[in-house]
Amino acid sequence: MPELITLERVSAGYGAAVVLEDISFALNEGDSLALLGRNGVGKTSLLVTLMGLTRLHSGSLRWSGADLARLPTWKRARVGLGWVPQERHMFPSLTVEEHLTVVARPGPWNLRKIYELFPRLQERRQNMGNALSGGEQQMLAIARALMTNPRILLLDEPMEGLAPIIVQELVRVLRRLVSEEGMTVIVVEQHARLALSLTARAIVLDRGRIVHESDSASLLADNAQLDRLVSVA
Ligand SMILES: Nc1ncnc2c1ncn2[C@@H]1O[C@H](COP(=O)(O)OP(=O)(O)OP(=O)(O)O)[C@@H](O)[C@H]1O
Repeated sequence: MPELITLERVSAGYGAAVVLEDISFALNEGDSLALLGRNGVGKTSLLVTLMGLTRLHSGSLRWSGADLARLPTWKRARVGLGWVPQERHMFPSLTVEEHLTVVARPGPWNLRKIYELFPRLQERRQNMGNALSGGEQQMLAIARALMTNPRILLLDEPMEGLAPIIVQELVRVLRRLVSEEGMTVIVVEQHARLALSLTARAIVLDRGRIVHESDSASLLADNAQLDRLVSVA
C-alpha cells in the first residue's frame, strides 16, 4: 500500500523566492511527526505547501499514491488534509456549535465525540466565535478540523501564546489523538520538547532544508543535539 503522504525532493516558495529546498519524507497512516526548527526556517511554509498555498518549484507531492500537487486547496481539504492554521480564523458571527456543524463531514468525529474531547466547548457551545479566550479558540480550531474527519491533521504552533493550564489541556487532547485515536499528525511547535513528547518521529529544518531526521524519543534524550538544532542562542 502507498504511504498516506509522500514528499519527494520538494522545492517550494512564494513567487520566484524558494524557501523550501529538497524536502523528502513520507508518512503512513497513524504516524506522528514533530516539525521543528528556529523562527523563519520554513515550518509554516511546509504545512502551507501541503495545502497548496505556495508555488511548487520542483519535486512531487503524493497522497495515497496520487498526485496531490494537481489539487486546489479546497480539494486537499476534501480528500482529508485537516489544517489548523496559526491564526485560527474564527468567525465572529457564528456560535461555537455553528463553527463545528458547518464543516461537518461523515466519519467517526461528530459533535458528541468532539464535546467529549473538549468539555469546555460544550459549555461554550452557544458563545460567539469572538467571545472566546485564546485557548478556547485554539480548541475550536482543532475541533473544527476534526469535524471534517481528516486523514491527517496539520497543526501549526497549537500552543503558541497560551497559558500553561491551557497548554496542559491541549497536550492531553493531542496525546489522546495520537496514542488512542491513531490520528496521523504533523505538529509544528516552538516548544520542541513538548512536540517531541507527543510524536514518534521528528524532522528539523534549517533555512528551508531538512538538517535532522530521527525518532522523537532519541532527539528528546539528546539535550546537546536538541539545543544545537533548535535553541535560539
Ligand atoms: N507569504 C509569504 N511571502 C513571502 N515570503 C514568505 C511568506 N511567508 C513566509 N515567507 C518567508 O519564508 C521563510 C520561511 O517562513 P516560515 O513562516 O515558513 O517559517 P517558520 O519556520 O514557520 O517560522 P515561524 O516559526 O516564525 O513561524 C521566511 O524567510 C519568510 O520570510
